[in-house]
Amino acid sequence: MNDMTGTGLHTGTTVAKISARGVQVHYGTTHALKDVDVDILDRAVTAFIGPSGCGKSTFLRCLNRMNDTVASAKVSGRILLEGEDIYDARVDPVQLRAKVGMVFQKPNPFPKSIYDNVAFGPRIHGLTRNKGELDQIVESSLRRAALWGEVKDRLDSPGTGLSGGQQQRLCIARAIATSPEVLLMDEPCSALDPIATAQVEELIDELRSSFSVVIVTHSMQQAARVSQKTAFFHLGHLVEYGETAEIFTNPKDPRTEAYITGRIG
Ligand SMILES: Nc1ncnc2c1ncn2[C@@H]1O[C@H](COP(=O)(O)OP(=O)(O)OP(=O)(O)O)[C@@H](O)[C@H]1O
Repeated sequence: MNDMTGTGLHTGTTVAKISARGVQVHYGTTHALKDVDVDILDRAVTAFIGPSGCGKSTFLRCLNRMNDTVASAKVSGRILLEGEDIYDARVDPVQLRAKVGMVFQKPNPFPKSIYDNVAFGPRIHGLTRNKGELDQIVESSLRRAALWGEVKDRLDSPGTGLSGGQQQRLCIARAIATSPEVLLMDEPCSALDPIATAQVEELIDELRSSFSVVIVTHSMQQAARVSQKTAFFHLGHLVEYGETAEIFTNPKDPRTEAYITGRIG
């Protein structure tokens, strides 16, 4: 039984970090997302899966108002982060994105040093009082992103000089440096080789001890490996949402079954 009152939405013994109700997205005349309801749990990985164009990225981008940057996008419905409506006029999207961080498909480090990439968010949000505190955040973020050992002796080198997998871990370090509550990842491994993919997947598993992680993936194997919850989207509908093991072994909806058995995709 759901309870939309208080600071979070209670779902049995667990508390939703994000609660979406009746979310619709139009891009001009394209109705990309249709009446999506979902509760995303804290300290768990949620995977969004589904065929190309089904609305996974659109919904992910609703969760930190990235669709605000798309002129034709119109979002309606409610999305609560710990009970607070993120589309409320009083919410500053820049502050919101510090709380709901994002990692993109293609690693996109800034053309700055490794240190400055990670220090960027804490600096613009004024999270530190002095250089010592900033150094600490940079080090701890790089450690948590499992990159510190590889870069600690070249923090002044450009982030763009790292390998693809290292760049993606740098982007994860940059995203977690502002101590977000939620980390959104849009196909974070699609540009990586299998070794770098395995490293990022391992990292995702570690990050869920501190954050709510939401990942869009085209790989059902990846969803099965990294997530506890899975949401299956089809033609703009959230068709089925539940425990990952349940979705992959005992799907309730024939469309989910058709997708996971490779009959649609
Ligand atoms: N900026 C945009 N302008 C217009 N239409 C868009 C835009 N972004 C997405 N769409 C449309 O919205 C629908 C959902 O797209 P979305 O990218 O969310 O799907 P997806 O499931 O993430 O797809 P993929 O797996 O291919 O990345 C599609 O019909 C797409 O063409």
